[in-house]
Amino acid sequence: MIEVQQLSGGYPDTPVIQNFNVSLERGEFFAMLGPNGSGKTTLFHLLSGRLSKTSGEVLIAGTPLEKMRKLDKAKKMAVLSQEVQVSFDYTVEEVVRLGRYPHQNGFLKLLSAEDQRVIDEVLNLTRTEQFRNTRFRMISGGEKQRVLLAKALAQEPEILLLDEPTNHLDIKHTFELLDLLKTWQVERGVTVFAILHDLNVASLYADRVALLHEGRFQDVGSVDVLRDEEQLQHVYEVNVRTQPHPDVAKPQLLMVPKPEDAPLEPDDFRRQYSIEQTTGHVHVTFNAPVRAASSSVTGAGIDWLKHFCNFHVEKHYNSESPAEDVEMWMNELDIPPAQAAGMMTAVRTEDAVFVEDERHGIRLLAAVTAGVGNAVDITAQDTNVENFEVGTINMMLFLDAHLTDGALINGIASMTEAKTKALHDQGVKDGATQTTATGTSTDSVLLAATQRGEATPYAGSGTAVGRAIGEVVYEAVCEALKKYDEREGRA
Ligand SMILES: Nc1ncnc2c1ncn2[C@@H]1O[C@H](COP(=O)(O)OP(=O)(O)OP(=O)(O)O)[C@@H](O)[C@H]1O
Repeated sequence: MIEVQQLSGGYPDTPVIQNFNVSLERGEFFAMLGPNGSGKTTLFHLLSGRLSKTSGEVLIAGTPLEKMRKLDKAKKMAVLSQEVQVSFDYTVEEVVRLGRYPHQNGFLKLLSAEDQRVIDEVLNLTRTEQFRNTRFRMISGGEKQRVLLAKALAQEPEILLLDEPTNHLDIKHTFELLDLLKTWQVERGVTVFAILHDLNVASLYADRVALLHEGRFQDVGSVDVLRDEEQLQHVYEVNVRTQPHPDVAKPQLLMVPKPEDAPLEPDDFRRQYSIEQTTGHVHVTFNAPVRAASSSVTGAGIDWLKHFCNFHVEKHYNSESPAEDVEMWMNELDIPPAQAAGMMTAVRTEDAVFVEDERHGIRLLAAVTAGVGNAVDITAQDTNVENFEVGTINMMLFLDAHLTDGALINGIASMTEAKTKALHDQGVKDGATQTTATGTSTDSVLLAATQRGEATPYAGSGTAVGRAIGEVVYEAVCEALKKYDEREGRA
């Protein structure tokens, strides 16, 4: 649909774009990204014909751009640029009507019923209908942007060239406009070429992205281009991290600011937290957020948290909304739920086991409660997970270490292996099958790290961290199981 061959152009003393090649398929959404001054607008103007090239070729559906008649070009291509060019005191509808100009016939260029239908449709789609009779100059920057898009859509073009189309728009209108563009692109096969500054928006909407750097394409490809942290750091000169969007299979970027705080003293891990233990709960509070991965009732997943709670519930506790209950109990204790992970157990919280130690060079704190009334062999076919009794193993482990997300997951696996070994060595059986239990039916696990020092990518048994995790979890679970037996009068 658009073929750019060996294109060069720019300004008299600044060539900017040199020997540029790119090919855009019909119906694709192509986003051009790049830092300030990288040449995006210059390339945009060369493609729209506003700037004359010095050499090379821009072909629109096979025809050289400069050979196209103005009206034919306007039928093929609509341009939404940063400069608002509305010279007269038009109403919004009159501005949008200008978009129909290439389609109007005859000397008088009268508005047909079809023209009016299209105008009404685009006013509706861009949610600018209510300003129809308002003077264009009287509406806000974001509203103007939507009206100018309506004008561009009214052209019913095959190609949309958009320079920062979401400029001035709030989040709601940004996403409404991009959803609208995506629908036009998909349903009508419109080719969209857009300059975007927001890399996360580009990742969500573009089929292909190009990273422009000093007048050249640094990279062109699928949105996976935005997974290359090193390249982004080189082009934008900022510390950037990329991560998957939680709901959509696209990367999203996070900027990393310069560290604010001075590094903590190496020996102060013990001073970083406090422990509260009552008959109702265990509450570990850290002075600063630690990075935690957990399967707890609230605060599950990976997050930065400061509060870690394990609440005691009655043996026959049964609730439709345990997460709401946990948050209510947190609120009663003035613990902000957004900064907390919460577990629950029918085991007495006075029997919680704490281990504060240094293992394999890593300072750590473990907090475990264990009950095995619901002990289950996860590999057994006939186990009875419905048979609820007191029994859950809740494990929290805090490390003075720096674990990547992968290492946190690896560490959770190490914790689970150590727990299962403890159950085996303590002779805990699945009540239904009498085979060795691998856990209970409602266990929770949490692993958190202060993120100080060098990042560790692994936390399996082949690493010092993994071995520290294995040792301390095994000991704490064995100790908690003994306390449970004593409490149940079995010891
Ligand atoms: N009218 C002009 N005359 C001379 N040089 C110009 C002109 N406009 C832009 N330039 C130069 O061309 C280079 C590329 O500018 P361009 O506007 O294409 O960058 P951009 O990627 O669109 O930047 P931004 O993100 O800031 O809009 C810059 O070095 C700029 O100073």
